[in-house]
Amino acid sequence: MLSFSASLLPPPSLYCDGSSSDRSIVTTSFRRKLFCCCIATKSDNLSKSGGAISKENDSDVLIECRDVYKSFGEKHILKGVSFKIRHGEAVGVIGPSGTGKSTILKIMAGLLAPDKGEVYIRGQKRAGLISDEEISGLRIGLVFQSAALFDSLNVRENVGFLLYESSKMSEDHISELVTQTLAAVGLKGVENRLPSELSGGMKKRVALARSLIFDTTKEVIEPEVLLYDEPTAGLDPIASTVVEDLIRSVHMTGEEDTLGKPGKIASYLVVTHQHSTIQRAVDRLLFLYEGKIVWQGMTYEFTTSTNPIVQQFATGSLDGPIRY
Ligand SMILES: Nc1ncnc2c1ncn2[C@@H]1O[C@H](COP(=O)(O)OP(=O)(O)OP(=O)(O)O)[C@@H](O)[C@H]1O
Repeated sequence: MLSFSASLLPPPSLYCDGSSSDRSIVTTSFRRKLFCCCIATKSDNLSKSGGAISKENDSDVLIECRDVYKSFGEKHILKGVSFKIRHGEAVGVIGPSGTGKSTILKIMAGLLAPDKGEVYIRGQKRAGLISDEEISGLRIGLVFQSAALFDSLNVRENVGFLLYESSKMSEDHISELVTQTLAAVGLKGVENRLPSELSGGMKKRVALARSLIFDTTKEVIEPEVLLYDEPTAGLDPIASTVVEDLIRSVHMTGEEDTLGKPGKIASYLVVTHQHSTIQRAVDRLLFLYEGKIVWQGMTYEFTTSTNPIVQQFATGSLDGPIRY
């Protein structure tokens, strides 16, 4: 069974090159295709040694990419990418520009099909793009780098879009929730503004608010995996900290989030270049380089790794195996 959720709001950028978008772009069928359902919980059990994962079985693996390849014309971007995301994980994807980090997120979200290799959602192979036959048991949301707001809708309508469209909540209730959620991302009094009246950083925070809002009238809040594409790029250091803490706060850790509700995100992946985000928002890192995961480890191992690729990236040195 599929449902559509705010965290994977219609990505006009994906289909319309990020240009002007409109509610009409979001067809019903597209909406139906964007989300799948809920997750059974299991505790995480990461080994602290060398970032290796010590597991007896894979029952808590939510998403697995197995030997994924993707090319765009002559550009061979992904050349056998394999990794697993387990329930409860907060994972960062790092690597030089243009190595395919956003591409792998889109493949995981089911918005782009791999040329070769498989994506498994809770152990079941996904066939091509996300579809109505999608395996139930997991909702995957993608928060786009470009914010991907509807240009013709104001901030309130953008953030509450799905609730206005599909929930039984009253308009007043939605409006109140939108205001609370905007406040949680540090935005006040912008509900009536159009996206064109916001700075780039504000747009990012509106997009984040849209990914965090959920229907409070539902008895069961469906947990999900959120994929964030450079959520702090272009933000000032303090706004970055706000966003990093928000990402942490909605993680399903049993504690209350900034809205005073338990976090509902079972696991998340963050593509980032920012050191603060690496240090503050994630526990484990995947390093993507030349089409493959060349290193993975815990965040605390990143700066002490002896891997020359990681060392060069961590220090920003011009000397090393990474060439521009
Ligand atoms: N739809 C597409 N058509 C053609 N080329 C594409 C497409 N999407 C991505 N690419 C190319 O694939 C490469 C990887 O892009 P991607 O955005 O995944 O990299 P990235 O690692 O996220 O980069 P950055 O860190 O700079 O955001 C780039 O060379 C990009 O131009």
